Amino acid sequence: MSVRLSQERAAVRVPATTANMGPGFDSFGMAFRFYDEVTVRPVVGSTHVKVVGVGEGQVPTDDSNLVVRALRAGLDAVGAPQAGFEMSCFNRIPHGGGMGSSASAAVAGLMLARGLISEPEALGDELVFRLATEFEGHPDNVAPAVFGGATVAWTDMDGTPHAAPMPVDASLPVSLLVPPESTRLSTEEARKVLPSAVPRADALFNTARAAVLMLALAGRPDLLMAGTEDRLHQQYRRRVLPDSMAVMDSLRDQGYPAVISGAGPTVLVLARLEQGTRLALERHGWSVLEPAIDLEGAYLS
Ligand SMILES: Nc1ncnc2c1ncn2[C@@H]1O[C@H](COP(=O)(O)OP(=O)(O)O)[C@@H](O)[C@H]1O
Ligand SMILES: N[C@@H](CCOP(=O)(O)O)C(=O)O
Repeated sequence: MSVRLSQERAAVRVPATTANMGPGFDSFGMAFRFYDEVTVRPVVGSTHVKVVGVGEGQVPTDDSNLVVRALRAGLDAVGAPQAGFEMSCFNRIPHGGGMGSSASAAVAGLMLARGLISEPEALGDELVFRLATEFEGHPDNVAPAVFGGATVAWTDMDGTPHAAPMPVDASLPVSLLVPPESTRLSTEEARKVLPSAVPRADALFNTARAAVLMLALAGRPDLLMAGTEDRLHQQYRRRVLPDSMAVMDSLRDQGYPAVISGAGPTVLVLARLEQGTRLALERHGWSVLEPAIDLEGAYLS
């Protein structure tokens, strides 16, 4: 039986995510209760996207919009027919901020495809994870956006992405320090500064630290400082993230487990900041978010 567009409307909320978390470069990720929300209706005629919040007046409002492209890819993947779409996006996740906006946008589109079709089980979480990764390229952000919680993602030699949940103490306090908009940096730019090979000692350093972070997240907060040390990406990114690296260094000197979130420039701290520290950042134009950890992942309502 062929898959039809059977619903008049679908609505999804997709969490912001962090990736890397220090030593888990391109593999560790975590989702936050801080969401983009999108609704869609199939229509006769051309596509129109209304964007409110982040990206308003900036991202495309036609078929070239990332969420619409992902929605169409989802429909194609299950052999469902295409249509025009009236889409409404309420966006909170900063673009180019290191909080996985593009992964969340791809996941939103694919989940909306699931929400519109007659056989939603044809577009299960595993397929959404794989298609969104093909679309966006970063399974470390896509995995927590789809599954929620903390995740580890990896890729087979043939390119097939996989993900599994990591145990996480959901009461772990989180602060996301988002610098002023002028410092936003695309992930593409932040990857250009990475070397193609690293010293063996640094690879060993990160292997142990990533394992330590896994223990820390599962309920050993005493291991968070050691578990958030990294030698594979953050130092190389210093020249494109000077302000974020300075904030990260200063916080680590004060005993906070601070890392660059994703490819930056947002700084992730696995703790709450003291008020004076927080106010000093806000005076310099930074926003401090304190979201809880999301355990559900993308959610169709
Ligand atoms: N909700 C969205 N709707 C449309 N496009 C989006 C959305 N979120 C992200 N994008 C696109 O992805 C780009 C940011 O992706 P990227 O450089 O990977 O940064 P991030 O760290 O935020 O994922 C934006 O400039 C925009 O083109
Ligand atoms: N592992 C990637 C993560 C990119 O995350 P984003 O939120 O900045 O898109 C990297 O470090 O490049």
